[in-house]
Amino acid sequence: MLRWLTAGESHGPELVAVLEGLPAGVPITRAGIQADLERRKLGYGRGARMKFEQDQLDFSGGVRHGLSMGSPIALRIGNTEWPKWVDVMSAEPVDPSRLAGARGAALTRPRPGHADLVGMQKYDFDEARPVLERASARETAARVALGAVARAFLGELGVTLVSHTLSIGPVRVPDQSPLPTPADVAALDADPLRCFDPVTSALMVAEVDDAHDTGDTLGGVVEVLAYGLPPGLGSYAQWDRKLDAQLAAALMGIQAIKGVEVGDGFATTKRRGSHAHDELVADEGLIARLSDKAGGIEGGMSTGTLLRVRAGMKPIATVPHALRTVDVATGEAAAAHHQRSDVCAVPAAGVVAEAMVALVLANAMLEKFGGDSVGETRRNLDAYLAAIPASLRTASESVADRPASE
Ligand SMILES: Cc1cc2nc3c(=O)[nH]c(=O)nc-3n(C[C@H](O)[C@H](O)[C@H](O)COP(=O)(O)O)c2cc1C
Ligand SMILES: C=C(O[C@@H]1CC(C(=O)O)=C[C@@H](OP(=O)(O)O)[C@H]1O)C(=O)O
Repeated sequence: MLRWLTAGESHGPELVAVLEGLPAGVPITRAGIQADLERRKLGYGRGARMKFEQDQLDFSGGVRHGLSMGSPIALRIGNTEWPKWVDVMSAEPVDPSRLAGARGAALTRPRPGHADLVGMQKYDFDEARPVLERASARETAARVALGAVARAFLGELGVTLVSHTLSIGPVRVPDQSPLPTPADVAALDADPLRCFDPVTSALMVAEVDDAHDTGDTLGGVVEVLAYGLPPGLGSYAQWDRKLDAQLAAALMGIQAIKGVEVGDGFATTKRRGSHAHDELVADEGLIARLSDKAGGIEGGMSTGTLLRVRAGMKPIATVPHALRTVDVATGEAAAAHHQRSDVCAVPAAGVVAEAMVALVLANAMLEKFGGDSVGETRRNLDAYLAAIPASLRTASESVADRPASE
């Protein structure tokens, strides 16, 4: 079983992350993880911080000569601006005179939609600084680093992940648009919104510009696809062993994600049963699914076809055209505090969603196939696939997904 934890504040010295339970022999390089951290910083509409943040990565343990050792993987990601925040975020008590500037000012005007107000109530703070420091999505850099490690493990088992943006505010990719494949990752990363449809992407850019110009913010929907999964990850036997339940929890655990769909999700609820499910047909000695509506999960288990999950992100809470709030220092009506923030972070959320899906799938692989070395996991996976009786073998692609020429 995989376990992972992150720690660290947005303006502290660094983020730290630990991943325990990964087999030995997984190829892991600093450059490989750093590349995913770079992808997370991209995306049209992000704020000033992403322009200078270096996300400087270092390993503290678990990797030797480019391979995992089977011991816990520990890593650190520096916060580039730390020298400016040393006093405000000092672990040691500091003289209040050193907090005189704007950075040290008490944040007493909580932002609606952020963690500020409830965090103050819950942890007994009289201002929001200690709340937002950890609530901040800065923490997602640590999860993306762990996700890159999980992705490297999945790669050894033939599984590849892709994410893309389906909508920004009201601008949506047309229904029935082609899905990106692993071959399209570079093109997706080069698109300003990580959108697979260039026409829609241009409309999304215009939407972000308009939100920016009017002092507003945007949310949207991202989709994660996993190619190459075997059937049978997860289980119907208990609620928390269901793969879809684990994926939903992992995606909802990303800051600002407010909805998750598996496959066609809510659209399926509007269909009759005769049009809602993926029918089975005999197909050259295999059983094939005619369509992909379920998103590659039935009964809490992967079907062995394309996994497809979506996450819906609410608009950024730090609205430049500040929302109404109450100054908790005076009890008076006030405008919510605003320093700097993203206008739209949906493309970044897609990269984070990929990381969370990678961690869940890596864990599910280990639960089913075990292994202390990646070679052992691979052998166990191959033996399982070889042992599925010929009468039960399924095609890895639905008939709907096949190129027209076939
Ligand atoms: C990649 C990413 C970047 C984000 N950037 C901001 C931001 O700049 N300003 C902001 O107010 N919220 C931002 N958020 C969302 C907040 O972190 C989130 O709304 C807040 O922690 C409250 O949690 P909740 O929305 O899940 O209730 C971002 C989220 C993600 C995933
Ligand atoms: C730091 C990151 O995102 C931050 C997420 C965030 C929030 O409230 O969630 C607020 C902003 O923080 P800051 O005021 O320091 O710029 C974003 O930049 C990051 O993604 O690495």
